[in-house]
Amino acid sequence: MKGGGTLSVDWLQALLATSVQQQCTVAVWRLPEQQNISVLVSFSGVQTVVDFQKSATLSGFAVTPFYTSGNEIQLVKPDMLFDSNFGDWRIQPHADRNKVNAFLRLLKKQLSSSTDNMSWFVHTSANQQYQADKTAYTKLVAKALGKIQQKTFDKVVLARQKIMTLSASVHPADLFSACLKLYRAGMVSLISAPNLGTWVGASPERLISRDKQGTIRTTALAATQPVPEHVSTSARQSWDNINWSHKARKEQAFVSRFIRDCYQRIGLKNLVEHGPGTVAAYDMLHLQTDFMIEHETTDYLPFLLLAQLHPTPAVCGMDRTAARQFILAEERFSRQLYSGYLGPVNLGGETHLFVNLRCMQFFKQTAALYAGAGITMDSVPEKEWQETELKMQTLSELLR
Ligand SMILES: C=C(O[C@@H]1C=C(C(=O)O)C=C[C@H]1O)C(=O)O
Repeated sequence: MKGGGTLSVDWLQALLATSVQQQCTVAVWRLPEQQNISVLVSFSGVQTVVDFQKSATLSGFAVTPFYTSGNEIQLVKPDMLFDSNFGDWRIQPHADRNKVNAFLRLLKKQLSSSTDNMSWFVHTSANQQYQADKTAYTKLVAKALGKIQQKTFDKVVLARQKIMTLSASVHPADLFSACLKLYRAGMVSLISAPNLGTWVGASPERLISRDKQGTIRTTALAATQPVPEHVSTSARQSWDNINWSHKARKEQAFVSRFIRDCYQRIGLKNLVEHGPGTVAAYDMLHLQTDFMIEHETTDYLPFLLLAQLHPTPAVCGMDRTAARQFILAEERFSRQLYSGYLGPVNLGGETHLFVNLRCMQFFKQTAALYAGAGITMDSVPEKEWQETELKMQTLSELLR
């Protein structure tokens, strides 16, 4: 089961099959630059937490979609936790012992038998997929450019869904394991829940986190270009010589300004800012500014900030209300968890929430990949299409 802090594909397959049998929710994740993998099992499913001050005392794994009607957080509360470094389940005091025992029994059975472990939760949206082709997507970008000219908004992030047929032997656990290896600097996650379906992702974008020392961090990530072909893997440390267009810098500056305003609006001083600089998310480069506040002791502060931040102009737009309206009216598919946020909340005294990007949703015989691009005044529709292709490239290759 263990081995250098990792979890085998077989074990993860058995975990998902067990969760389907017992109708419980599972979240598996690895934080950026970490080795250990965490697993959360919940028998009570996803809960909606509306009061941010109350959130400060709650713990679990957040799975908040892109679209929320207010400032609510969708949280999965743990009954059982597992850390690959320790290799043991930690059962929460409130957990139903019968359910825990049944879960562990079923998991053991799955692992020891040669029964088919190819089962995971499938969301009901499987029947409502919409795949915009290049013509449809570039037309939509052109429509957004019209709105930008009319000053309805300055920026909008337009996403699309790509449906791929799964080969018979591909399991979400295979994709999760592959992402662990490729996306060392990303937050890699695997979620499977009766009402959410099954998702795998490797997010490069930290929305908000707080560590044990009370350091709060947010990143403003935007603008995209592929890692130059001539750069060898060993030289992939410094990106100081990368050039960014005026359009890219402006696009990222929108996000930085928005984040700065969010911190200021709730009266937070001592905001330290680094960047923008170039960061790599495996085969792609982005511009990133890091924001940080140290020694912050107010427990509910990350949640107060979260209510302001989500969704940022990196995934929605500016003005946010107008951009969101356009997205909901025009994209023709439901983003669900894509461009929402996920991650551990108050687990081990820390919170790490990431924007759910570079992700895919698994259905029975297909998977949906999701990617978007930021549209501003200087956008060229064809280039924005290419950007979404690029963002989906690695995950779609892993599926082949
Ligand atoms: C919207 C996505 O990514 C976001 C948009 C980016 C951009 O417009 O260049 C870059 C990184 C992310 O903040 C996505 O990956 O789907």
